[in-house]
Amino acid sequence: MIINNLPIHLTVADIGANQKNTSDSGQKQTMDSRKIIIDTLEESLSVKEQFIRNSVEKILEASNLMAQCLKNGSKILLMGNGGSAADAQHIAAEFVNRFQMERPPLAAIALTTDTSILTSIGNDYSFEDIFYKQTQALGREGDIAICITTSGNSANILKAAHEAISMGIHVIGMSGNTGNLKKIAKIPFCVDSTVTARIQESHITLAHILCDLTERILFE
Ligand SMILES: O=C(CO)[C@@H](O)[C@H](O)[C@H](O)[C@H](O)COP(=O)(O)O
Ligand SMILES: [Zn+2]
Repeated sequence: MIINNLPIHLTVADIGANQKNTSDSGQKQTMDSRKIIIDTLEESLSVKEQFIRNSVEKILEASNLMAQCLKNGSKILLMGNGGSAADAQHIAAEFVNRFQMERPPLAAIALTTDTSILTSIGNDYSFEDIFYKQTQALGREGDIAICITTSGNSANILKAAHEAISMGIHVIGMSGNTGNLKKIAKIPFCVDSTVTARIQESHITLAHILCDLTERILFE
């Protein structure tokens, strides 16, 4: 584990030496950190490039579905945990406000934002139910649920996805290559990596492309 670029097992004396960058360990840390930066960049670029290039047809299918859904007066529900919760909110904002085009607001809602709803369901029922109950309350036939889970197996996402399908809601899945979401989603997007961060980086690029295409289909 690294804090402020320093391994946490270092003593205070080691940290002082590292900051002055005069010790061997300080030099090594600098070398290691430079390698980590470039390795991360290269891995992220390579995972993302392969994912997007392999997903072109599915991206076209998903953006057409999203545009059709919004045109019909239906809406997009989004859900995810941790970083993917942030992605769900980020994507909802692109639709409700705007992405790259001046156009009317579009109906999208992240099921990750209302702490009263999240805590009451989590407290009274279970954390597994936080997206399931909101899907039941807010989802309608013809809506789209964008379900985001890097493991593909978060119980609260799978329970909501199953419920969405039974309600006639189209499920677009964003996951890695593991887990069960890809088996049930109408359009499953699977990033070929086991690293959560790399999968998330590909998901947000995919989401931006979907926003762009959906806007163009509806308003160009
Ligand atoms: O952002 C990160 C890691 O990059 C974490 O917060 C991560 O999202 C959380 O551990 C999530 O709980 C992982 O859940 P999931 O993607 O497997 O559904
Ligand atoms: Zn993260």
